Amino acid sequence: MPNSSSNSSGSGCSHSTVITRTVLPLLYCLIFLAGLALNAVAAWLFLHVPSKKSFIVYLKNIVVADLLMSLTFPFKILADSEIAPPQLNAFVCRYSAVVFYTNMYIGIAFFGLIGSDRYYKIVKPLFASFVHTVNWSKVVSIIVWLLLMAISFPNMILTTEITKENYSRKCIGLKSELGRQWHKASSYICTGIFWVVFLLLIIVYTSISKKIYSSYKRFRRSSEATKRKTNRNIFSVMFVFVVCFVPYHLCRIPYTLSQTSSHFSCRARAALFYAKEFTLVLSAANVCLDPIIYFFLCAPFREKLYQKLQLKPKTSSEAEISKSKRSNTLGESINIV
Ligand SMILES: Nc1ncnc2c1ncn2[C@@H]1O[C@H](COP(=O)(O)OP(=O)(O)O)[C@@H](O)[C@H]1O
Repeated sequence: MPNSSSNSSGSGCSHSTVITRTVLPLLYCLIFLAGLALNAVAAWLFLHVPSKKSFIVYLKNIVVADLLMSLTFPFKILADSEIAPPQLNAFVCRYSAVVFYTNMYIGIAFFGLIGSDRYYKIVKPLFASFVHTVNWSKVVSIIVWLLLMAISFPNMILTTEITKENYSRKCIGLKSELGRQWHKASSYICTGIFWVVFLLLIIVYTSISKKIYSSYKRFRRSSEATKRKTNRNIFSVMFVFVVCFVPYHLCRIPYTLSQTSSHFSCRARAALFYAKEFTLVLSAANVCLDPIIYFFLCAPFREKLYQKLQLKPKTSSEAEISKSKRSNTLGESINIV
């Protein structure tokens, strides 16, 4: 059980248990192996997919972010399982955890961009302008990386209170006063980014599915297979968001408050710590689910995979989608919503 002794800053309130030392590291091991393999394959396939459309540029950025995020897992595994010397905790707090969070929010931001790209292409095609050019999406991608790196970087450089006696498991104890303030601000900003993107995706995908249904009805081209595919594609993005990210973001603000305020008992701190650690595993599992989204949402990706596996798209609905993809934007939307 967690150690319940605590001082006002909570630094004496240790939460190291068999769960944090074995269960969580084991889960991260599984996610690391699966995530690295799936994303390495996805990256290799995307190398063969030309960046002809904005959403492909955005998907490629998500693959890079997921790969970088996966590479931070071994450090967390070694530090949490207490296999490595305690100095590794300081490295995790200062560098690898920050890289983890930065890439998580980069991925989230790109899902938001894909949603709005699809919205303007399908629901407001007359608005289509330079916003949809590949060059513009490359500029936006660079801005997203720079912006999130700017938010996160101070969390690295302000983790300055690392001493021999202070290889604390809790990262907040390794920060300067300004570092604590920045940690709080960056947590709030990133949580805000998540909820804005989540809300945006709900609005965008509701509009897209309405538009697709009404258009197919109007042109009498509706088929059960098409509706199923549209539902599945929208559902897969929202499913990933709800399962992977919503739980973590529900407890991030209270957890950050427990890190930075002295008004929490050790028990409350421990409860919020476990809630944050378990929900963070779900967020980490996102690196395994994203490749499934690429498969569902990106027809060129799927075609490349079939080609490499020397398989032919087997269902008639696949052929139907390919046909409609060539003929109109709505067809495209079925594949990539
Ligand atoms: N949204 C974020 N963006 C960038 N860095 C973050 C974010 N949230 C936390 N961090 C940084 O990641 C490290 C680990 O944070 P956290 O998980 O809150 O600590 P702990 O492991 O002690 O619970 C800290 O250096 C923190 O400042």
